[in-house]
Amino acid sequence: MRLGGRLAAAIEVLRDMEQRRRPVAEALKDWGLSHRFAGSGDRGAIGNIVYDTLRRRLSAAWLMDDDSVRGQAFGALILEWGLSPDAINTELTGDRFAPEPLSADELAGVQRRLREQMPDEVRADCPDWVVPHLQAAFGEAWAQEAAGLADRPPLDLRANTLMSDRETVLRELGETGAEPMRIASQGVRIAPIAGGGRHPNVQAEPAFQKGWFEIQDEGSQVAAELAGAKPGMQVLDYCAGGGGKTLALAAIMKNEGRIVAHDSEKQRLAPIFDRLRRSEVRNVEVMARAPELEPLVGSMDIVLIDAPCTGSGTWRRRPDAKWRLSQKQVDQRCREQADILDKASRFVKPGGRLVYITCSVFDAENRDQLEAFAARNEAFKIVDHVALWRESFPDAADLARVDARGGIRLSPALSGTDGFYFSALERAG
Ligand SMILES: C[S@@+](CC[C@H](N)C(=O)[O-])C[C@H]1O[C@@H](n2cnc3c(N)ncnc32)[C@H](O)[C@@H]1O
Repeated sequence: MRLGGRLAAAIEVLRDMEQRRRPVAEALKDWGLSHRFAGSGDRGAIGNIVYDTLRRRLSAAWLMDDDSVRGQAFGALILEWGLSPDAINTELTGDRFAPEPLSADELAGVQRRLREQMPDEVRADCPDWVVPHLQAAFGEAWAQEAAGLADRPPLDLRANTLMSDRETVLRELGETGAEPMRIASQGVRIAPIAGGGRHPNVQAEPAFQKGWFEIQDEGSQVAAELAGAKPGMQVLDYCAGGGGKTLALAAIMKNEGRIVAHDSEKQRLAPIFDRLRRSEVRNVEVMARAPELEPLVGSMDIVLIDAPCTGSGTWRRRPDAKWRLSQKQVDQRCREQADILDKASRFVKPGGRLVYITCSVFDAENRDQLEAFAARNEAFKIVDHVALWRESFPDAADLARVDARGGIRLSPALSGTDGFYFSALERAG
């Protein structure tokens, strides 16, 4: 397929999503099933156009002065693929599978817009109601951070130190352009791919099959490192899900001590068993039922809450979620988070630590939760996050927003990670 056919297919997928209100992954999969002739290069490029359009919906529509799916998709090609409007038209001309090329009026309009400054509300590429949340969280940097959440993400990996090390993983992935990360000590990054290209399928690499590395965003790796787990400790991973943090904690603890992995949803825990085996993690017990945890009350060195949240920090990877989210859902998540903090905190031993993490950038889910929990639980004191950040990552002083009593925030524009929030409290001894 040429660019025109790929663009037409992307527009078809975006229309399907719009009309049937379906998630992007489902719409793309269906398209693939009904167009089996399309090769993997075509599918990759179509997926990129669809994802770029979802990430850059407002700025693309503004550029084209057209908020139809067709306008947005053309706009995304210009903004994200670095193609000039004329170059796109040249590509589409004579391609019978291509959408209608840009008209003379459209070409003139785009050229005019390319000379204008994009307003902040447009380059933020997010729903209107989210803007006050971002302004509260990031102050003057809000539009830059919002635009960062609309960028293509890198592919982040974590070397599994139970079986390998970062140098070895970097050597194994030498041909992919993998580089050491700036913050996470075991992190390896493959930069975002431009245009129609795709990240290499690292899961097909022998090094992945052997368990030498995991796929994990740098923010998630940093949060696991900040938790303060040490070999021999007793740790409860209260919202373990598929086990991303569990595996990172086990490596930090060198397989010594015990990690109890719990999640209220059994099916979320399902992938953890294979992942534990592949990574040679031996100090994890999976406890899916809440009553099983009761004997652990008051006995854990660390209780880690990787809370269910809006995921607003992960919009680079899940751009359709950005447009589906509502204030009602934010409120619902906040209620769940407060409830989980209260329930999980019972397991912290005197002198132990409660860690609260989200992949959201909204204060309501982050520092507001921390402060409210501390206010209703005098036995828990917020740690000095400035000291914690300095001690944990002395070479990354400027790569996070750190507030001594408010927590640590990572974000795409400042830190180069997904949006992440980390905080910790200590229970009086
Ligand atoms: C952000 S995800 C966890 C991701 C996981 N820790 C990782 O690193 O891969 C949040 C998890 O919290 C779980 N959850 C939601 N409500 C819960 C509750 N009341 N108790 C325990 N887990 C809960 C969800 O099922 C979900 O798997």
